[in-house]
Amino acid sequence: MIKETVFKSFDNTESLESMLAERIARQLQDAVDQRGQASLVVSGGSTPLKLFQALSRKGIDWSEIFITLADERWVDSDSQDSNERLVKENLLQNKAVGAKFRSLKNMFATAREGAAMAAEHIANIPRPFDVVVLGMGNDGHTCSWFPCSADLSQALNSESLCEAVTPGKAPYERLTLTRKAILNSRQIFLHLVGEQKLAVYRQALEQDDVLAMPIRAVLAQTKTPVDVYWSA
Ligand SMILES: O=C(O)[C@H](O)[C@@H](O)[C@H](O)[C@H](O)COP(=O)(O)O
Repeated sequence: MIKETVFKSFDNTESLESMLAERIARQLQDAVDQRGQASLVVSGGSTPLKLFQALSRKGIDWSEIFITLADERWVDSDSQDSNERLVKENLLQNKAVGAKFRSLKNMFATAREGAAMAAEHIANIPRPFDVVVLGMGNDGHTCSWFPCSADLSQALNSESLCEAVTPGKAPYERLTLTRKAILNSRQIFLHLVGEQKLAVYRQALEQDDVLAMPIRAVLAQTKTPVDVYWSA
């Protein structure tokens, strides 16, 4: 059983989003105040949309804040399935319009070919990352660390910032930050909504195989604080 993780439970998504946005904004502003710059890594998928909108309305020094993605689907940046598009339309808005966004996607045809350039593109983002916001799939993946992928071990064991992943069951080739990159952070938030995600999270705490439940790479470690924000 993993004891270090903080678990915060909310009755509804609105209160979770409002509390988490407030906490992230405070941590980013504290980082700017202390070090002059801050860094935020966010995930795609459907869960963080309203959180991004709430965060975009926070009056913090966005021009000193770097933002990148935990993972990206290798699709055009204007595709409905692009995480970059999600971030641009929901987070880089309102007061956050001047944040320094660094995309993972580039002009290479495949994520495998584009990985080195993507790593270079995000290399100057201040690290440890100040805040990382992760989601989780019902198969226990986070970032693009898919249990069914032949590339999983590489993503978990690589010394690089990012690696290409062919998911197996999910669509599109991906580029993902590696375990090493994600754990080199001051704070990780795991953002979960719904009973099914709660059940998967509990299952991940109980069993001990990171390759079967890659979210364990984040949960079963003590280097980086992880706070779970869950709502019904
Ligand atoms: O690009 C992605 O899909 C992600 O970054 C991924 O890791 C996501 O966080 C989970 O799959 C949860 O996705 P949902 O929020 O859609 O459930």
